[in-house]
Amino acid sequence: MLKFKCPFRKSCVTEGRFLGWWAKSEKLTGRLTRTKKMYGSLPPLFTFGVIADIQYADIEDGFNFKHTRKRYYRNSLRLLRRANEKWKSEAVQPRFIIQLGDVIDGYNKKYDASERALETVVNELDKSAIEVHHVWGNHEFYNFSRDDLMMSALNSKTVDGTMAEDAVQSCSVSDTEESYAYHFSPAPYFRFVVLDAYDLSIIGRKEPSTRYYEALEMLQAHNDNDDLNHPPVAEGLEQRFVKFNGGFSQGQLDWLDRLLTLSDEKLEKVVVVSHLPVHPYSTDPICLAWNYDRVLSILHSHKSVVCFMAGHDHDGGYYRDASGVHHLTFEGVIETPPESEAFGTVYVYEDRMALKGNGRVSDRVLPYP
Ligand SMILES: Nc1ncnc2c1ncn2[C@@H]1O[C@H](COP(=O)(O)OP(=O)(O)O)[C@@H](O)[C@H]1O
Repeated sequence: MLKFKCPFRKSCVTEGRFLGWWAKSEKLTGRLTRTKKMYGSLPPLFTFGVIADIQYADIEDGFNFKHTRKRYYRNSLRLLRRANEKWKSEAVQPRFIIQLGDVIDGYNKKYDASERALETVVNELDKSAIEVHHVWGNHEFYNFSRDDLMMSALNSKTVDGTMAEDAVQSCSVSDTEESYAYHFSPAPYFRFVVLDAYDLSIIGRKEPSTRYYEALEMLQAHNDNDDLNHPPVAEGLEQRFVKFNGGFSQGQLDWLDRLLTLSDEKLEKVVVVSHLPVHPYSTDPICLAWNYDRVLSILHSHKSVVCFMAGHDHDGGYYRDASGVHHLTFEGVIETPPESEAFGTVYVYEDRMALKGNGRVSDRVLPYP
């Protein structure tokens, strides 16, 4: 009988026992290889789900304004269900989901169905019991007033105890004109910032507020059409000056700057989200935030920023800018055919994030700047 010298024990072992150990270590290697294939290397620190522009309404399919894209109003609920089931079934469930805005369509208002439609999508999301962070888009304001939204299930604003500094807890500039902007830290060294892209807009603000008049002045300085949803030019960046877009108030921009300064000091990695994209190469310019350039210059002055995620442009987009910030615009569920999908899961590692896309959403590796 063959005898082998075991490196860990003083005694000699038989061939059979040696083969047993070898087989066990092969099994372990196999498991590690499978894990490596699934995640790229080690398991992620945490994951999160992303979905954009669900725009659910219990109505027949229709088209976008230009009649170039079909909109699947009822099917969007089915696609949300499938995304949620996928997230729910994962061995390690996402720590949270980011819903990038326009969760129900403006048509609901016309049929007096806003409350019912919202209840339907919220019930669907609740089935997974995963925490959801809601971003507000233009369709939120077609259906509800800002005050109603603040009291609704779409208000996921939290006060983060890990950054107790008063100046950045949440973005409250004045009692009457509060912004829906906040931040949270799902894991040490990671922070997520939810921005309010309709803080300065004529749909997200009401007369006679200061912000409403400020927004109207900004819009009319660039767009002299009677119908302010009609863009002032046929191409180029000026197209963004339409009523269905908006921007960020000075108060919100200052708050973002202060928050990112603290994140830099704490060596955090930061993801910023908003309904409207802020980089011209990550979207059709008609979907850009009015003062996108102000946000970009703040993002670029802080080393903590990893990526900016947005919705609104249903065709989606991606661009990594010169500062290394990734700009991801997610494809909209509403214009996704029934046989496809539009959602993603982001795997967060020490050195990068990796987006696993489904259907129209592509896979992407997002190394930290
Ligand atoms: N080129 C345009 N001219 C005039 N109105 C427009 C134009 N594009 C969009 N709109 C109007 O602006 C609003 C928002 O447009 P829509 O495409 O529905 O936005 P979303 O992509 O957020 O659903 C709608 O009321 C739509 O009719």
